[in-house]
Amino acid sequence: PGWFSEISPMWPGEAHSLKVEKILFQGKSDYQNVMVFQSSTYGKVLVLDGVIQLTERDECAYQEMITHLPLCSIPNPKKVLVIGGGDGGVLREISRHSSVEQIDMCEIDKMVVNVSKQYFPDIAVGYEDPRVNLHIGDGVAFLKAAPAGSYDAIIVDSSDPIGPAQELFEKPFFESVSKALRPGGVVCTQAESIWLHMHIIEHIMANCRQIFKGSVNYAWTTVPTYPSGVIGFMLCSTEGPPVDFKHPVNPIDANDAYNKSKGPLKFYNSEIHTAAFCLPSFAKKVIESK
Ligand SMILES: NCCCN[C@H]1CC[C@H](NCCCN)CC1
Repeated sequence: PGWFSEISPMWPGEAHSLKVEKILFQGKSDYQNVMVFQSSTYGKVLVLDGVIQLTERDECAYQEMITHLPLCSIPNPKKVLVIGGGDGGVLREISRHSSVEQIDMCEIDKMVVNVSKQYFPDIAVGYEDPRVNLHIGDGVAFLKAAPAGSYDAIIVDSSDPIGPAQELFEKPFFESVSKALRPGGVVCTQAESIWLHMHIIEHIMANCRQIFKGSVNYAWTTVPTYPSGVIGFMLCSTEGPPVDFKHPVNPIDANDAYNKSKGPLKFYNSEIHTAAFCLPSFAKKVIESK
């Protein structure tokens, strides 16, 4: 009864609101406030420190794009690491790739994992995959400890720079990601909104161009319940076999057996993969010059 408004200093002067039917969970973990509510028109909603993380209605756009943009860009992903992503949605999407043999995940907040399993079973289904190894801890420390060249792909499914995920947007973290990737390995990170955060994106691009000697690209998608209705991704590859992010070499077949167990892809396809890298001029000017 009433409305939830997503008010934050990260997007001053604006706030997306959702009509609330019922609050289902409220708690405080060691890291953040955790809330789940039933909305009137977007299904259940997960909120961390007052920021919408996902809704049942549109999470497919974010989870499918952040996962398949990197994994469909390399021929045979085997070892994948997820930093963050405690809701399990990225795991659900990775498990559609039959070439993958090992999925490591490092999520700092156990409460997010437990709450997702309880209230979002169709998202937390990702945890049921036997290839998943869950580590509860700080992704920065996990990557520092990872042997060089451990992974074909790393997905950084983080919240925003204000809060526990702050370090995941800084240079030392990107350096540890680069070291943990094999030559020609790929990383995909949550990279904010071109409408709200061009300066953050500019700063991340500059850092990534210094660190990742393969290619550095920015892609974006539409997520109605994120502020400004869009969210972006930084896609980088390390020096080695060249990666052409804009043309998927490893297309995902929406009909193969793996996909049936996870339900169909609702958002991602090879055309939208390529289109995701097309940018409006104001963003292109900044991103492609950095
Ligand atoms: N697996 C879903 C995790 C969601 N990650 C983030 C949650 C916060 C959201 N703020 C958007 C801020 C404006 N760009 C970005 C995605």
